[in-house]
Amino acid sequence: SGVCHSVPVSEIISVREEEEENGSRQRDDGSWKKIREREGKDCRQAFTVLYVERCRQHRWRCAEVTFTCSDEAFLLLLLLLFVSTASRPKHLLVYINPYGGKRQGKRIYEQKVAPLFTQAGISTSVIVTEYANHARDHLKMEAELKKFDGVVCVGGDGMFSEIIHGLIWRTQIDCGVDPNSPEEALSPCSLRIGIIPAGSTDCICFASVGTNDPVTSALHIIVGDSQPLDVCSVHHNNMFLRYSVSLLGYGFYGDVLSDSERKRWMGPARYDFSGLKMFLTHHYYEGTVSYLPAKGIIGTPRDATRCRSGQICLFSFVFHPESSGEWRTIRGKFLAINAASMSCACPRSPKGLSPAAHLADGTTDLILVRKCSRFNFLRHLLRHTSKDDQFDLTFIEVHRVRRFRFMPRHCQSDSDLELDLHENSKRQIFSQICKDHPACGCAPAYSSWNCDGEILTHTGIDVRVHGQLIKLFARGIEELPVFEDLSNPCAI
Ligand SMILES: Nc1ncnc2c1ncn2[C@@H]1O[C@H](COP(=O)(O)OP(=O)(O)OP(=O)(O)O)[C@@H](O)[C@H]1O
Ligand SMILES: CCCCCCCCCCCCC/C=C/[C@@H](O)[C@H](CO)NC(C)=O
Ligand SMILES: [Ca+2]
Repeated sequence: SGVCHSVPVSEIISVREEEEENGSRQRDDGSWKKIREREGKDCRQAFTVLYVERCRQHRWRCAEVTFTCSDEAFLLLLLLLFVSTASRPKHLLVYINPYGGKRQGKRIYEQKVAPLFTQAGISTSVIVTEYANHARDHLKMEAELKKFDGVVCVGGDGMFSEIIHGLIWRTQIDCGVDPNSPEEALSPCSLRIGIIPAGSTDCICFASVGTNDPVTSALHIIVGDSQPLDVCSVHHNNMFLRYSVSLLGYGFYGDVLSDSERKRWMGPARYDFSGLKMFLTHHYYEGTVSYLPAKGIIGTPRDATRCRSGQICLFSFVFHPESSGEWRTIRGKFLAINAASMSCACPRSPKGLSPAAHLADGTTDLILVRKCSRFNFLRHLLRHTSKDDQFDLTFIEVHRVRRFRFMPRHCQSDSDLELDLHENSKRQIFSQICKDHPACGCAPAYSSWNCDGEILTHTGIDVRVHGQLIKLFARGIEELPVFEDLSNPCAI
């Protein structure tokens, strides 16, 4: 009575009619499309709107409010909703990894997500995976994609990687593109992907939504958000290896991943354990990095701008398509070589590996950490968790690139001297290293690449960014209001 409340139509989840006769309220079947038949001219319609409410730290929750209006106005609202929700998904294909993160994927989906989908009138086909690569292969070969408006991934970054490998591969085969050729332009995937975070790092969800919260992600899917995403293709000698959307890391992050894979039983804590171990081990690796700088783009990896919803990255890609330029080459000893195609923000590092990287600008930030003391490397690492610039150190350089290559020093040619080295040549390489560094005794010549949390089987790689190849049910990170309402009950 007299209280004013406005809700953007684009953020309405569902509308339910209310019966007010005899003071009692009755639900209809939950579908906002159903129009109540009424007799009489001056009837007023009471209806309850379920809508998105913003909470602290980019989290979204469902809230409801009841309005009354004339029948005509109600009909107009339904019409408006029908028109403005055309981009919302109606049928979704859901894959759940029951073993990701803390093994809560199935419970999270059933308790927090499925009821919201039902309320929003979304139908689903749910597949609980039975083995690694089940979702990838199902998408590649079996899934009837025409029946769906999107794919939902319940799991972590590794599970998301399976989904994009299945979808991208299937799209290229359907469009007649050869995925093994690093020179071919890949065809973009039309189905959007939703991520319900249930993994250990959940970096892709965190960096594209601003939080790793299953309810928030479900609501972004329901309102039909769309966020394009860059994808790197990784090749070795014209042979396709993998796609990457977050981190491609050699040296420190490769070693952390290799070590942590043997400790999966520890759950998410395995990354902390292996991180500390690899920090103490302090291995460096020799090799040559060549890269093609991104020309004509807005922003650099060192500026203060951040990838925010509806800002720079969308139009920077559109107006500055892939440009040719001069390749540059750097030879050296590196503790880490990282390529971040997005910020890689995650709960462990809320600003990420490359805080100014963009989700969809067609570039990746190549971060080179040259050999330095343990103390200096620690300074660099600690700056991921503070306001200080982690690139403002003499042994770090960072370049925004469209393409790069890496060749480890001991590869005599760009042929097959890779992880499957013969013992003999291994010994020669080790003795060479140990002559150079008597103190280390047994430093390995090679690290391995961490590609979105998966280990690559080759060390010599050719990486190319494909701008906006896939789309997420997300909208990028929204600018936070200057003063967040701390009294908001859903802020806890
Ligand atoms: N049913 C299954 N059994 C065993 N492994 C599976 C199954 N389904 C998926 N996987 C694999 O589990 C791996 C890890 O899954 P996921 O990414 O969901 O969790 P995580 O590794 O804990 O999280 P993060 O990747 O965010 O660090 C993935 O590489 C995926 O291929
Ligand atoms: C000694 C203090 C150390 C603090 C170091 C904080 C740096 C954390 C940076 C984490 C970046 C994670 C990038 C995400 C990569 C994902 O693709 C991958 C798969 O989930 N995760 C990992 C851990 O490799
Ligand atoms: Ca990018």
